[in-house]
Amino acid sequence: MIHELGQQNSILNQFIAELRDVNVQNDFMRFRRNLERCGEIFAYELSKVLSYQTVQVQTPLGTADVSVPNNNVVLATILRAGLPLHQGMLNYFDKAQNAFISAYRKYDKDGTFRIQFEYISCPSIEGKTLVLIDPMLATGASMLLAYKALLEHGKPLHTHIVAVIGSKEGVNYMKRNLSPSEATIWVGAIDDELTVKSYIVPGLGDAGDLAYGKKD
Ligand SMILES: O=P(O)(O)OC[C@H]1O[C@H](OP(=O)(O)OP(=O)(O)O)[C@H](O)[C@@H]1O
Ligand SMILES: O=c1cc[nH]c(=O)[nH]1
Ligand SMILES: [Mg+2]
Repeated sequence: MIHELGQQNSILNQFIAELRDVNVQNDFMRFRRNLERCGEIFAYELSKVLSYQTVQVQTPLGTADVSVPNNNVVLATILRAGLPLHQGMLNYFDKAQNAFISAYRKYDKDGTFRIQFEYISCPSIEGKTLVLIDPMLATGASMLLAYKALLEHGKPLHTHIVAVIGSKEGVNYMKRNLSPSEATIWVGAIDDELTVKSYIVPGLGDAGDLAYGKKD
């Protein structure tokens, strides 16, 4: 199952437009805040498919029956670029547990790269709702590697993959490797192409560098 949220008109598309725009994206603080705002919208949309229970809330004047989500949510993020998007989702899923994965593209001299995995900090995800967050789904290699590392910490009830921009290739890669009963994919937009260096076109450039500055 895949939800491409940008297909519907909403304010999300304004935030994605600003993330992509070369005349706006150089403002680091705005870039991070726009990722965070996207995270808030993804959290709101995703909340609609969680399971709910009715609770009674005591007000000063009586008792209200309110239907609230009752899932145990674990928000998992791939460093670095995932951090602002993660924070946006955590603003709404404020009771969620959190996992962090260090995985980045390590380039060789010939321009080829492999995904370097170094660190994971993760609670048990057994029977929980896992949300795996990264703004960019290019080849899908980082996302799948992170997902496999997370599975060492239990079998989730269901996994939600969240990316602001996916490529066709990356989305298809995830679909090939994860069944619909296992995972739901949420993306803001799906772009057609990858460059020879596997950057998404038109994409937005390097999300980690735009959020936190260029690496050495
Ligand atoms: O789908 P893939 O082909 O694996 O590419 C996507 C990955 O690339 C980016 O991270 P990057 O390696 O640039 O690390 P950074 O966030 O530290 O910049 C992005 O945030 C994803 O994690
Ligand atoms: O287009 C891309 C691909 C990978 N990582 C990014 O930050 N951007
Ligand atoms: Mg990067």
